[in-house]
Amino acid sequence: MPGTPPDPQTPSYALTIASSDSGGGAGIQADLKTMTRLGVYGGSVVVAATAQNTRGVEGSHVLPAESIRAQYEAVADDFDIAAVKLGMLATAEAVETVADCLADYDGPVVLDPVMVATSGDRLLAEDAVDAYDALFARATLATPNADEAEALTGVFPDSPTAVSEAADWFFDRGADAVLLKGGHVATDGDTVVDTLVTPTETTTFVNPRIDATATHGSGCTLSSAVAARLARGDDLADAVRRGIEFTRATLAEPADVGEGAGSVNHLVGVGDGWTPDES
Ligand SMILES: Cc1ncc(COP(=O)(O)O)c(N)n1
Repeated sequence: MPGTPPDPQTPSYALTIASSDSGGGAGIQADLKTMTRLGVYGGSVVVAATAQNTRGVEGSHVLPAESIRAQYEAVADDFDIAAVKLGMLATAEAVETVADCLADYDGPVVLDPVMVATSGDRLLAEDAVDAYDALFARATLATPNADEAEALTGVFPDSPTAVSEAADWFFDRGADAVLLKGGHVATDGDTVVDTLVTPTETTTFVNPRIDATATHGSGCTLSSAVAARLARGDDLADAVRRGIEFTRATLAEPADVGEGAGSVNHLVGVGDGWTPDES
């Protein structure tokens, strides 16, 4: 039940299909930490193992399609998957394999179209972008940042008209909703505007901008937080609101780990008794 703390004995189960960030700030590690903080039991299908830290990506090894499929089948055979989050899928073959795996899954899917890391390293092969069409058709929510939205749709979503044009591109491909994130969009005031668009409704989330340099992992955290809250039964707008709140908390108190720009901090509030919003 949304609004009530989860019972640790009977948690909802959410699945991340994404890639490993050896440094722990982004990717599957961020997803599982986020799901845990939001009271959901998280499982994972590893698509690629990146050699990565707070400075950048040093290498990436993509698992064979049969291994991706075997992981998914092992999980789907045993658990009641209440929501799926999709992150870095690396190659066209992996994207197609994941789309195929999800053909029989009819629960919510949050799709973070990860293309380029905060460090500037490319995480998705150029030729994989077209393969994404099969996944957008399965997405309950796509969560592009402004640069990803522009790379996909050709429109930089920095005005209400541009947001609605970019959103239409996702609807044309079968997505149910899109969250156009405003962190990469310069605004006049010190605000960030994230816009949730469905074919019938537009909801804006306006928050003070957090002057953070440690943003590595923020996109993974937001999309997995939304998936976790959907797994717990939130409606989409509530899941997005709570996902943004948790992500903002992890950005506000970055972890002092690594020599690079740093990462969002999934431990935020641990020790102070703070828990992510249950209201
Ligand atoms: C395995 C993996 N998945 C996703 C990201 C994107 O995260 P960010 O853009 O915050 O660096 C990443 N760097 N690594």
